[in-house]
Amino acid sequence: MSTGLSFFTSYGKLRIPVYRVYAPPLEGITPIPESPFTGRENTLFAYEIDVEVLGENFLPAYTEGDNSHVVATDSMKNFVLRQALEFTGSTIEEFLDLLGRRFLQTYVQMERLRLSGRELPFARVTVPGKERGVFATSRVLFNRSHSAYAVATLAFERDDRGVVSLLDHHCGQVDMELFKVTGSSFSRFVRDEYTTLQERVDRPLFVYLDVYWKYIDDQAFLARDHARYVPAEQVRDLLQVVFHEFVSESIQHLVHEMGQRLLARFPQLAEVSFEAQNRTRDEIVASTTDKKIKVYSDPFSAYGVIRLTVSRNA
Ligand SMILES: O=c1[nH]c(=O)c2[nH]c(=O)[nH]c2[nH]1
Repeated sequence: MSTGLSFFTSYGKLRIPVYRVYAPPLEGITPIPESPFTGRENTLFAYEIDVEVLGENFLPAYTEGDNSHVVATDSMKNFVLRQALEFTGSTIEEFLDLLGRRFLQTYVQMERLRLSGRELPFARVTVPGKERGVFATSRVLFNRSHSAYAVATLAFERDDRGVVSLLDHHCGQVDMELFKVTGSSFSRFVRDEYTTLQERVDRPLFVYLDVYWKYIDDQAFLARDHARYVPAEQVRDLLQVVFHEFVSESIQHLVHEMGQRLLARFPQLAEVSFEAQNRTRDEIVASTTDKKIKVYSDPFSAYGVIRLTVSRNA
């Protein structure tokens, strides 16, 4: 029966917390000059996983209340947790790849799937080492840190022959909050009757920053040797180095410089994109004896947003 309506549906389970202890360590990472990161032990591999099932097969559940094809989202949660025990990889992308393939192999009624992972960052706690006065990091105790975290999204489909393929992906590092006290400017912008902002040749630049990347070839992030894998830690460190070194004319200028450096450093990437929020604080008072000593406070609550996508030409 044609109703003259069309539907798009998706359903799934969001934020499934997975705490896998003693996952295989991440090794084989190619070092870069901007970062000391060359791997991680994965003693605590902690992520929140989103499962979203797409496709037409579930429409009768909406239109007729027919659940005969519906995989309960509670079962999806259990499926993810059981797979985490069997997981033999060491990155979130590898875990999502395992989940995507196993879900579509197990449930014929699922046609397409989108899976996302959100890192729950934990840092090793510092404890006294064997020698007096020397400190080391605990191998068993971790402190949950509410800092920047890695994300990844992979989408899969099963074709008519039952072959599962990866349709799309993106990886990212989000919620960075970087404050540079000197060495950024914003001047020579349009001045008209609406302009109240002062020209600032040296401002304290505070940005909230999300960065996302896509690879040219899926094998660069799924190959077990990890030689072409781009760890979020290296991306974070590289962006911090660019911000540290580069005297920008604006956030637009800064994210462009970050994009150039990322694509130069990682030839395996096809595209990088940024979303930066301008969280620069307002200057309230400055010392009369030492000009560099100042106090800042929160600005007007609206904030500027700057987006940039940099893609390689084919
Ligand atoms: O880096 C900036 N870019 C802008 O476009 C802008 N606009 C503004 O008010 N401050 C800033 N800073």
